[in-house]
Amino acid sequence: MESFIKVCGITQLADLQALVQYGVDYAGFIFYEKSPRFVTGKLDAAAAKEITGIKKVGVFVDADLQVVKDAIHNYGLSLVQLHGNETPAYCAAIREVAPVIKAFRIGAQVNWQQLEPWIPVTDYFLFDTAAGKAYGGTGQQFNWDLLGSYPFAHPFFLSGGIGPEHAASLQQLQLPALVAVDVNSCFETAPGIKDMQQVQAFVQQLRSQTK
Ligand SMILES: O=C(O)c1ccccc1NCC(=O)[C@H](O)[C@H](O)COP(=O)(O)O
Repeated sequence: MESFIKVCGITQLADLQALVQYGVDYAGFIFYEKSPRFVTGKLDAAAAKEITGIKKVGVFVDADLQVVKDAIHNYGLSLVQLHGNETPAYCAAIREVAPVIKAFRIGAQVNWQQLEPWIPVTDYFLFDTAAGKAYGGTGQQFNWDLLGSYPFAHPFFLSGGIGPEHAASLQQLQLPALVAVDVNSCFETAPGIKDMQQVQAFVQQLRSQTK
């Protein structure tokens, strides 16, 4: 598996700068008020906007279109990740202003065909773990064997409970549409506070095996 890396739930400028240094491809900012990683008020928007060399992803849950547009402008977001129950029509509207990653929470079983309406209105899917009422950042992993029956060429990010110990097993995945690995709470010392040494080691491990 050769894939890009996204580190989600960034709330500190120093962490964002370090991700650039490590060659991480995507940094995620959570714009969902109920998340302990809610970025607003923690990360200076203007300073974040200045940062280059990494794609900044805004993560939203059923947000107003204008809220998303304002965040794109204020933080210089490159992509928008929709982590709630957003419809294909909503995704299409967002996609007029930024590329869209549509997240789906995967449970014990999956009906891939149900995702088909989102293919023409998104750039990527992201598969996270269904865990009660939580939308994301749960640290729980779903059964990756389910991905073996993914029937589309539409590219996807793999997410949900990925930790430092998974670098080796990620290497074993032979999934043509898998383009990126998304990590979050398993690399934290507290919500929104990343253990950057652990992140760096993980990036080095994945890169050394894949590039
Ligand atoms: O991280 C959150 O708090 C969060 C809250 C609401 C919606 C999405 C959220 N995170 C989105 C992500 O992309 C996470 O990286 C993904 O859920 C995986 O998290 P984890 O299982 O902790 O690795």
